[in-house]
Parts: sequence; C-alpha cells; structure tokens
Amino acid sequence: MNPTEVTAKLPPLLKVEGLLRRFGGLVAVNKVSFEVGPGEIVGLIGPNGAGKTTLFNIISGHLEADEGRIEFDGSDMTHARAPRWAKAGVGRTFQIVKPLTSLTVLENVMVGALLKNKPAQARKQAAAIVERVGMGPLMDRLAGSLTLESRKRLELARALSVQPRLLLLDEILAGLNPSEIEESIHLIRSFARADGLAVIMIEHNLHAVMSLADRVVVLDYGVKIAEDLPKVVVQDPKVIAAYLGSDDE
Ligand SMILES: Nc1ncnc2c1ncn2[C@@H]1O[C@H](COP(=O)(O)OP(=O)(O)OP(=O)(O)O)[C@@H](O)[C@H]1O
Repeated sequence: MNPTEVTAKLPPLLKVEGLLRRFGGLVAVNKVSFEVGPGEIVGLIGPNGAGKTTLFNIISGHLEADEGRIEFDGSDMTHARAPRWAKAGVGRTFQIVKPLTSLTVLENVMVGALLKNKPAQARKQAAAIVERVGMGPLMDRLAGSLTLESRKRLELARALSVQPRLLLLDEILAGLNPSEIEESIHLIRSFARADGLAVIMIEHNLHAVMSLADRVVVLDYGVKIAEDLPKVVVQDPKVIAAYLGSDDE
C-alpha cells in the first residue's frame, strides 16, 4: 500500500473550501478548494504570482480570506489569527527567512516551544529539534551570524517548534546546493513518514516536488488548474501552458 492509499482513508486534517482573496481589483486566490490528510506531502506549484504565498498566508492566519471556509482538525479556522493557528498545530516557514538575529539558534526555536510548554520543557524540546535538523553544533550561535543554508534550517526548526501536525514550507530549498537539497528532501520525507506530519510545500524545484509529493496542487492566476499525482500533473497540457506562458525558468 502506498502512503496516499493509507492517508486517503483518514479524515482530512486540513480542508480548504472555495477560498477567495482579493487585493483591490486583483483576485490573488480564486475559489480554491483542496484537502490534506495526516502524513501526506502535497506540493503547491505554479508560476510567479500564482497565489501560492497568499494561500499560505490565509492557511496560517496571516491574512483573512474574503470568501470560503477553512477547517483544521475538525475546527472552523476561517477567521483564526496566526497565534491560534500555531497553537492548533500549524508551523510555517517564510520565503524571506527572518530569524530573531540577536537570539541564539536555540533561543529562536524556544520562542515557538514556549507556546505550549514551561521554560525548562521548552528548552529541552527546542534542543531536540535543533539536533533533528542537524544544527546541534550551532545551537549557541547567534542567528544573525548564520549562513543562508543554516538560516533556512533554522527556519525549518522554528516551524517545527510549535509541535505542528501540519507544516507549511515556502521555498525552503531555494538557494541551496544539490547536496543540501538532497539532505533537506530526506529530512522532509522523515517528518511525514516517521512523524506523520502533513506537509504542504511551495517549491519551484520540480525535481524535489516529483520525488517528495504524494499529490500536487497547481495554481495559475489564483485558480487551481490541476490536482493529481506528480507524474500526471507534469504532463497536464494546462500546467505546461501555464509554465510556458510565464517568465519562470
Ligand atoms: N499584500 C499584497 N498587496 C497587493 N497585492 C498582493 C499582495 N500580496 C500578493 N499580491 C499579489 O497577489 C498575487 C499573488 O501573489 P503571491 O505572492 O501569492 O504569488 P506566489 O504564487 O506566491 O508568487 P511567487 O512564486 O513569485 O512567490 C500577485 O499578483 C501579487 O502581486
């Protein structure tokens, strides 16, 4: 049995129905619906400006939808703000990494862990997460002194610090070299397969999407134009046309 067959039998963890978000006259997300089950890895792709980050901003409470409904773990989260999403178990990374530069790596991760734990427990948990993402030796370094690759890992650790059941990863592979990308792919797979986290990843690296995702959702001008297995999506004429018509490489 493959992982999609397993997760298909479980009730969805995230259910997005008819989400719509306007910026003035522009419809950035246009009636988008999809579901994600526990342990499932979903790739979210589409040309620049397709609405991917806007969708993440809505799913993590950083923006409100103008229309539609979102359920997480059976609760209506349509009007929930970011802290409630984090407490409910949704961790996210940002495309522009923004660690608290004057805090250490460990302290950055503790900030999220303190949402649900007392300080001593939060420190222990944060240290375990820092080790898990391979940053153990950098635990006491100031975040402001890290390389881009380490900042990206820290961003992932911060997303994990809220003990998420759903991880939203926004282009965490951009700017990494091939061996760092392989390591990250391995790590993301282990979060889903070993820990049962659901993952939605916005990713321009199609090799990574093909090797990781159980399912791919494609946005173009805010509209969901395809949703299927990675190998089916990359052959879909609508998807090919959307990419050829964009300025993406
Ligand atoms: N705060 C905002 N105010 C006005 N327009 C916005 C705002 N945020 C996003 N947009 C517009 O909404 C559309 C979708 O943007 P979004 O960043 O969600 O796309 P994306 O698919 O994440 O793109 P990329 O791959 O380039 O990151 C774009 O046309 C963008 O210019």
